[in-house]
Amino acid sequence: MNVPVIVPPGVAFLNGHFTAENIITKTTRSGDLVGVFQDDAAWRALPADTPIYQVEMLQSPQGEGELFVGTTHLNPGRVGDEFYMTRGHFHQRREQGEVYFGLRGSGLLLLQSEQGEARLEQVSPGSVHIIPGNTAHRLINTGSEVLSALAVWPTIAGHDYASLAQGFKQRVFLREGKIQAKEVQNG
Ligand SMILES: O=P(O)(O)OC[C@H]1O[C@](O)(CO)[C@@H](O)[C@@H]1O
Repeated sequence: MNVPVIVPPGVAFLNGHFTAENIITKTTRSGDLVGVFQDDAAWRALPADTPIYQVEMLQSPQGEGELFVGTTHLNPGRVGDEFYMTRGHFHQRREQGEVYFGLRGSGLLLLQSEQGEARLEQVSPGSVHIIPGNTAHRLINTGSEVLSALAVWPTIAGHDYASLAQGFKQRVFLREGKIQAKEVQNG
């Protein structure tokens, strides 16, 4: 019996770029991130088409048990003194988790429970982050190069942004030359 040997898609672990046909890409620009950064005047001063992050993903069959694989490339930069970050979300299907692998750059993964308890994990090349179910997640680039993280998550997970309308409980700034995480009441 002849078993076909398939050449699977590839990912370059140095930068998270995929080699495959039909890669899906989505760029999130400053103008898409309404109300995300604390300093509204600094956010308004930034051209709305400034790219903040790009997600590239492999095509996946969708449905129960299927998985997405994608890399988020988060640019370095700040809005005022707050570091660039992804919008962040809970999964619509709350029980579904996700795994992130740091590939390049340096930053933080902000995790927050439904009760509003937040914690930060250091993201660096080779770091592994297990995001449990019921946990909101956001990447923050605290470095000077692109922060790229590979992620695997269930296709059924979905995104819930509405539950974070008040924002996350932690924000990360560059103040007095130092990376500082601050607790905030209303995001
Ligand atoms: O724009 P968001 O919701 O912060 O998410 C960025 C991407 O990060 C992921 O969690 C993993 O790459 C995807 O679910 C999502 O597309």
